[in-house]
Amino acid sequence: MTIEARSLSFRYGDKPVLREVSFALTSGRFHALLGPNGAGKSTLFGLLTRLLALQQGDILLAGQSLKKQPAEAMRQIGVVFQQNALDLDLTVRQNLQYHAALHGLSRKEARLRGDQELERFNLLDRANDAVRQLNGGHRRRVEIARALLHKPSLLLLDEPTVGLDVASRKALNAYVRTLCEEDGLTVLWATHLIEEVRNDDRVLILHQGQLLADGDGHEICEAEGTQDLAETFHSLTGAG
Ligand SMILES: Nc1ncnc2c1ncn2[C@@H]1O[C@H](COP(=O)(O)OP(=O)(O)OP(=O)(O)O)[C@@H](O)[C@H]1O
Repeated sequence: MTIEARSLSFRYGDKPVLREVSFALTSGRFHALLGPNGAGKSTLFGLLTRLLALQQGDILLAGQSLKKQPAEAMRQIGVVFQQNALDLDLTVRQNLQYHAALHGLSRKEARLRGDQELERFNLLDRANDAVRQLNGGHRRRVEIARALLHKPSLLLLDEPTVGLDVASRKALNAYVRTLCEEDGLTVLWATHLIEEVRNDDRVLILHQGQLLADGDGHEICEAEGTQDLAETFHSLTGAG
């Protein structure tokens, strides 16, 4: 499934935060939403997930406007927010089951899907541990497993590697890429870290609420006349 933003603008009070942002994601691809702190990435995620109400412009999910409340299409989305949203005192399995119940899965299905995802994430042996006992990288993996329980076709991740060490960041990034390759998942990965983005990714560069570039990484570099994405990011935003 794909998601499309059409001329999205958003302001907090009189402060404009997104300006005429338009893009359409390609089904089954890894998309990097790259922007310095304060660029408007989380606000964009808020709109895509309906946490924030649309002000100007529209978002289309599988071709249907969010204004029409397409519940079926919304169910195709999995989300991992920037802040940890697990209950630290519950076990890994309890966290997953609770979330699965919210998505309407039966107890039996919830257990089955939860264990399938934990196995895929190499965490089945931690199922009965309290989340508090897990390190940051493992907690993030549980959050992604949780976001995938209801088998969404679109996964949105807002700076999912915040607070992780370099090795865990790399592992998580690589893992999510395999989900695109193997499951055909469409991914939107927001980050301010250029090292999480590859030249052959579809890259959307957001700066001060404006989409300054949108295309394959190498195409963007060619258009900007730069050597690599780090240089492009720096020349467009001053960051990096
Ligand atoms: N609830 C709010 N009220 C007022 N201003 C806000 C609010 N939330 C965010 N902002 C401002 O909107 C701008 C964009 O913030 P946003 O969090 O969307 O950016 P971001 O790219 O996700 O950055 P970060 O990675 O630092 O979260 C920033 O200037 C921020 O201070």
